[in-house]
Amino acid sequence: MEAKSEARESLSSFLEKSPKHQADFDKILRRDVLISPTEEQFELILKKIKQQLGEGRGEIIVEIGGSDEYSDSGLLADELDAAIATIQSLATTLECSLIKLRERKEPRGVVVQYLIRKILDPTDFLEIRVAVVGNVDAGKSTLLGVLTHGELDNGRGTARQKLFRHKHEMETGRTSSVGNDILGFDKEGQVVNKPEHGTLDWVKICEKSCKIITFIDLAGHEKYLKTTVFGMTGHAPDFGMLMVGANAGIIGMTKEHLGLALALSVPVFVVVTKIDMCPANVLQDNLRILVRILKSPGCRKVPVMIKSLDDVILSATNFVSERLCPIFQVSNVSGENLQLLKTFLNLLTTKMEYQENEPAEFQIDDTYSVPGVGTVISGTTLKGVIRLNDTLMLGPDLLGHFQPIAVKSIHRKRMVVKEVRAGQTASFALKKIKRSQIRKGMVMVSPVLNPQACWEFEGEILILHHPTTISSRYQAMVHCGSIRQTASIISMSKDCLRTGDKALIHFRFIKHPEYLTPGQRLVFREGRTKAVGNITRIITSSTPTHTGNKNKQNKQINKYIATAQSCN
Ligand SMILES: Nc1nc2c(ncn2[C@@H]2O[C@H](COP(=O)(O)OP(=O)(O)OP(=O)(O)O)[C@@H](O)[C@H]2O)c(=O)[nH]1
Repeated sequence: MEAKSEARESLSSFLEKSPKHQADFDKILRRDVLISPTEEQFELILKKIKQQLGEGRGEIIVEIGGSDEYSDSGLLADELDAAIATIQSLATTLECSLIKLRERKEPRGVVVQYLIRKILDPTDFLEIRVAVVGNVDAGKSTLLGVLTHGELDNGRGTARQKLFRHKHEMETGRTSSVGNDILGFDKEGQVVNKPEHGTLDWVKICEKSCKIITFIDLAGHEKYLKTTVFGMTGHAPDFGMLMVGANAGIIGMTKEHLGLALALSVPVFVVVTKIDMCPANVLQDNLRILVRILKSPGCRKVPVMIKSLDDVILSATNFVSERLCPIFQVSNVSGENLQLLKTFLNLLTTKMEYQENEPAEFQIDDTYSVPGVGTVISGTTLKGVIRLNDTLMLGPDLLGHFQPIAVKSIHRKRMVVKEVRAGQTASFALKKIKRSQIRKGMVMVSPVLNPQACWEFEGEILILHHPTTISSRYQAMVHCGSIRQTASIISMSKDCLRTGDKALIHFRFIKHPEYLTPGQRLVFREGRTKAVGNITRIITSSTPTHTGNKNKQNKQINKYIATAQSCN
């Protein structure tokens, strides 16, 4: 009880202190305007909603009936009918669906919140990527099984089994990306996943969905931390879902995963599972520790316990702020609070800004060799639009070269499409190229960018942790987008660096050049050493000064040339 009131207090005080991100908009939608707008007002509201829909990537939450003066807030019954008719008409004009989220009584009358969601072509859907992190045994596979297959668990792994069986089938599929599960929502916000004989048909889910949540499984054992870091940088998640077992609490990799999400500025929400089997005092103790960690100076989060639909809507609407951290307490066995989590997922909108009007950029995070199709690559479209038969520049290869390549077919979540836009993941079938010629970390970009590979770059780096001091010639793994390669420090703006230090560092890759762009986020890590930062400058003119094993590099390059020649 205490924890609940404390959480509520922190949410309301947080919302009061933070600038209301919809302030301007609320003024336009103030109490009276929607009741009988003039033509001019209608057009203005229409324009404003359209603009907000663009920023919210196709959906926004609006409130009608509110007023600056609390005592004057709320609509009377007939006013409400008129305002609903106006908002419905606005939604129809903009080809959007209108979903009522909640209604509340205010002194004068009723205030209602709606979700306005763009109705897309059956082959299109909004896409949100959620990275699932947390320690082993936190109930991650079970939760994903329950969410995506719609059946509760028995506490002994039945839901997890469904997911595994499905995954096994997925892995033999055409353009599967291992470790991904999808949850589709229709225009009414209802889950569309309907397993047939235990299997999910992704194409059907895509066709019926207005919005798809892709879960990227990254949780797990310490030995897979490299994969977790790769997933967090390479799969461009919009959000992180941190899983915590109610009885185990914050153990093992939980803090490490939370730290990684923080370092990469990925907003996090927490799901505490197994509340059905956890004694109340243990749950309270573990929640207290969780809240303490989230509020600590290292995290600076505002934890919010989600107990009602109101909490869900308030936190989803304000989740654009990285500081808010909603906490769900669920049971995969009894189903308690799972509906709140589903509603929250349905309302999530990304804060990332994707530029569709810029030249195309696609980062490759996996490659496949599909019988009858050939080489298939998967990844994320970071900028622009990529259409069928477009010719893009693929590279850099081990020599730093890019080659033109035509896109022969495009899949989104295994559905055949004609184009993909910034922010969307996709797979492409490529012609006349062997899988061995492509590696994770390569890109496909528009020829107008005239892409250049670089051996060296400069980054502004913050050392999160290092047991002693870092100096020049230190080597560690650089994770940047889907790039994962060891780089060594050539020079630094300080002589040596300790935990907490910030510096401008000049790096050089040790194996081959990569394609980087200024502003990209990077993680630099090795063992217990962790650093994060941004790329500030690309140094393209430099030729490599090999520091690694020269023979090995030459062998790799020769092998690459031989493969390339055998393909031509
Ligand atoms: N009683 C109860 N058991 C649960 C709940 N969630 C998961 N379990 C059980 O906990 C066990 C571990 O769950 P998993 O889903 O395998 O945990 P995980 O985090 O995916 O573990 P890894 O896949 O090894 O990383 C299974 O036997 C589940 O049946 C829950 O909410 N209540």
